[in-house]
Amino acid sequence: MELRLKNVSHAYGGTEVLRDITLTIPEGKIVCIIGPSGCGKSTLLRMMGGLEQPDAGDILQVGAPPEGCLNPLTYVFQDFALLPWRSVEGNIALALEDHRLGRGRIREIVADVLARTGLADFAGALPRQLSGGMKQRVAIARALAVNPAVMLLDEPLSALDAQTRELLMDDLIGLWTRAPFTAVYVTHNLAEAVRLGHAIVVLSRRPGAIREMIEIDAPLEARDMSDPVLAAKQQQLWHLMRDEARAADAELANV
Ligand SMILES: Nc1ncnc2c1ncn2[C@@H]1O[C@H](COP(=O)(O)OP(=O)(O)OP(=O)(O)O)[C@@H](O)[C@H]1O
Repeated sequence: MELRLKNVSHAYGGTEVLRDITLTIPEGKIVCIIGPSGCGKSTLLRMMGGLEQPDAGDILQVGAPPEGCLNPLTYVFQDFALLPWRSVEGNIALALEDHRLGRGRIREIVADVLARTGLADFAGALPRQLSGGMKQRVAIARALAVNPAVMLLDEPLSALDAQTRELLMDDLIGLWTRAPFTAVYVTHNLAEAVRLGHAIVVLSRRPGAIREMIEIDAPLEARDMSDPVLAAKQQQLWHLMRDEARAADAELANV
């Protein structure tokens, strides 16, 4: 299934937040969205997930969701959003409990995503016993458990330290390489965008409009940050972002 956004615009009260966004999220690809603070990235993601309706334009789900999909659009948030009183497997099972699956099937799915995310030894642990990186692995496992058509990730690595971010990026690349999923990945971090994105959408400062869309052909698993081509893409993104970020910074400072 792919997502197609056609001329999406939105305002909160008198504040125009998104302007005329036309964009396709192709099946089996990761599309990163970057842009200055407050330009509407999270708003756009909420609209793609159907949590909010845009004032104007359409968001279409085209094609069938993957076989066994229990929830076509699933989020992964920066703050993990785990229930503290439920174990790792309990948190993952929660996403499955509304779907009339037998207990055996739930156990099977949970075991599968625990294995895929390297969490099998932590099934009985509580969130407070886990590092930030492990908590986010649980949130990713929970998202994968429903076999979504499109995974919507809102700055999923922002709360983590630099080394853990690297490890989680490796994990995401490994997961995608073994079983390609479709994702929209909002980030402030240009290195993450260049590492994970098949396409990178650069939004202008608010109201967020598409300033540029950059495609990166190198296969995810072959991307090495010392690669001059990737470094050049990152530099190109920074040039696009710099003026917008400066202006956005000045606007926020004046509020
Ligand atoms: N529910 C809401 N009601 C009113 N204004 C909102 C609402 N949600 C977001 N906004 C405003 O819309 C603008 C865009 O917010 P959004 O969170 O989408 O931006 P963002 O690009 O994700 O920001 P950041 O990079 O700082 O996370 C901001 O000015 C924000 O204050």
